[in-house]
Amino acid sequence: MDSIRITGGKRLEGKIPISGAKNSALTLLPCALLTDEKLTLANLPRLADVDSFGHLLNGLGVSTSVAGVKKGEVGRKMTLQASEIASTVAPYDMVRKMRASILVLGPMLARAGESTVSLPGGCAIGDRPIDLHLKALECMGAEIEIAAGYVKATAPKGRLPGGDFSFPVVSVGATENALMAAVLTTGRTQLFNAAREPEIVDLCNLLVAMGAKIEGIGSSHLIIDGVEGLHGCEYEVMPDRIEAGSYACAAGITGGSIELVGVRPHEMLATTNALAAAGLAIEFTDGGMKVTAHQPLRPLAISTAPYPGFATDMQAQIMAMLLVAEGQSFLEETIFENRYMHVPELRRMGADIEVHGRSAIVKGGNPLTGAQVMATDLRASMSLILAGLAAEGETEVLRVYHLDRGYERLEEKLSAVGATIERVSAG
Ligand SMILES: CC(=O)N[C@H]1[C@@H](OP(=O)(O)OP(=O)(O)OC[C@H]2O[C@@H](n3ccc(=O)[nH]c3=O)[C@H](O)[C@@H]2O)O[C@H](CO)[C@@H](O)[C@@H]1O
Ligand SMILES: C=C(OP(=O)(O)O)C(=O)O
Repeated sequence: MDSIRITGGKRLEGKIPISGAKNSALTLLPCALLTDEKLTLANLPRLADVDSFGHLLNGLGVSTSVAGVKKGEVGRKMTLQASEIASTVAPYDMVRKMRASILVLGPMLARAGESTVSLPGGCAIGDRPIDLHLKALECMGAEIEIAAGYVKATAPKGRLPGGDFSFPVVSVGATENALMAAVLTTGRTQLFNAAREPEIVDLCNLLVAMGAKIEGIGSSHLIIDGVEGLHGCEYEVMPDRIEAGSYACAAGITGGSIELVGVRPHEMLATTNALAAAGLAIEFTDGGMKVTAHQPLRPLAISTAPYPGFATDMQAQIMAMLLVAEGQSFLEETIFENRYMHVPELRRMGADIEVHGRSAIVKGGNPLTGAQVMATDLRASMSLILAGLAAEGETEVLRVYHLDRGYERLEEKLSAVGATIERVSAG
């Protein structure tokens, strides 16, 4: 297995191009199932999860082709076409590799009248049930059966009638599945307390470009009037606000200055507010946003929350950055019950962090020293990369496949701003 080796202590300075958003790509790709026409997605990030999603869709009968990227263009352009749905089953082998596979449930049900998807189960950051995905589909008229580790959803009359659902807890994935099922119903669906993440807005914008009727985009009350059919289109994936926030933390932890090119600052205000409160200077530029750190940083008190709150996907990275703040920071993780798996590894690098249930106290200022470390999930891995950038000596981050799920060309982007970082191939 590959690892990443970093020699810490370099101040980072320069520009980092921000890739297309993983979490947007993973909900735009299954939209190909909603039409027999061609869907072309531009600015797709080169990530393991995007490749896995392509393979999952291929197994369902969707053809995919990737166009060569022209000079100066970033991201990939993929054309997908589901002329027919060849299989309505998403097998365990695909779903276990990538939880987001559950996002084929709603669109496949809408298009084919049935959909069978392996239950994803828990993962390193928590239990992650899918009860709300299923309840929302049931309220729209689906019949749900669970057997042998699979969930089967059926539209008894071929197409769902639609219906209203109020989410008791904000869920990004359940909102996405419900939206993708609702656009082809015979009636009206209203979703209350829907997730408002920018990736949901991106999904709505794509669906509207394909001919869907959605009102309330960007709010927690979505009204969807089903249409007879959707058509193909070309659409560009939004920039990755979590990747951008992660590199902003790299500027913070190294006392550096990085311009995040292509980012949309208004989609990551909770992050930029936190960075500014920690003492980083934020400057909006023609290309995106420049963050400059003047150490020592100030400590913070942050609680994760659904959008527009502080993203849980930024918690591990901001924690790493706060290791160089002067004083105690308080973090509270309200979304996932087990999202502090990076803490024991950060401690092995000299960090002083206490965890009490869902809260963590980060005592900044302890010198960090390089070590061999291993993480169990994507953002935890990034927090170790960040700590490695600031640590004295060499850090080796193992299990790079987690990072490859969500950070495109990580070593290349960090080297370009002055980091000493390399991928060590296991051969
Ligand atoms: C591919 C993708 O976009 N992943 C993101 C998505 O994950 P994902 O869509 O899985 O996360 P959710 O928003 O659904 O989860 C939020 C909370 O709701 C709970 N819940 C969710 C569904 C359900 O049926 N029942 C239930 O109880 C979860 O356990 C969690 O506590 O949003 C998360 C929260 O912003 C991010 O961390 C992930 O990066
Ligand atoms: C938790 C994440 O992703 P996923 O939902 O794909 O596991 C993440 O992007 O931090």
